[in-house]
Amino acid sequence: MTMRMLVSVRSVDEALLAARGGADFIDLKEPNEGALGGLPVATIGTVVGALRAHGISLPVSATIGDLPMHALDGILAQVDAVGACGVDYVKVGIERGPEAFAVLDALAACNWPVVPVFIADHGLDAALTAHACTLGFPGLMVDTADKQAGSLFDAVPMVELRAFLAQVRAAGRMAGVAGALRTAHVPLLQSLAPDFAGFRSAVCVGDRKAALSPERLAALAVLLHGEAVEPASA
Ligand SMILES: O=C[C@H](O)COP(=O)(O)O
Repeated sequence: MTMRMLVSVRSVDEALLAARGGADFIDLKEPNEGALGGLPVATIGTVVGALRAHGISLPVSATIGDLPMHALDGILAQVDAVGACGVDYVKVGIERGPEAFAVLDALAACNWPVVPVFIADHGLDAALTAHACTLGFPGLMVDTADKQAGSLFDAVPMVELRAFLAQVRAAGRMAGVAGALRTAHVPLLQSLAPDFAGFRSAVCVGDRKAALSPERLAALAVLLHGEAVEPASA
């Protein structure tokens, strides 16, 4: 199965660029607010509405923001707020540690399609991801928080990434990876073969907080999908 491309965007214009530039998933976040920085819920609703109004039915995910694991009530409240915006998936960052198990249990019991995003700067906790695989989430993802410290492949050995993917596949769920992935990582990604790979840094010129670059997006789409996508304008 072809690896799908998730592109993180912060506005209607960027979402349209990403959709027309070959993205398979539109991921809503505010890069200025951190690795999983959340957009205001009003903006999330506006972007979802604009995509649908343009006849774009691509799946849309949105993050709830970088909330600590001890803030369970806040996490659940934000999941409710983001889920109510009409997104297909609500992404929640999961920091490894003892509190993460209870957070996963609570997320599995809420009424929204949550995708836990395991923050892997200090490696993956196989017991935690195995637990998540028992809870019925539609997909599981890994990502990194510190985008300056290298890529996911610097943080997590390939053997552990393969084990994560095998865990998730055995549970019949989608597996996604992200973490300052660049075009140079595409061969490694193809070897890993996740269901989807997420990008922001690679599709901006310079910092991931900068604007989305249609040219970089088109170049990445060619590498991932093997076909030319015209750089689009919003
Ligand atoms: O969900 C995917 C992330 O937004 C990817 O961002 P990044 O490529 O800067 O790590």
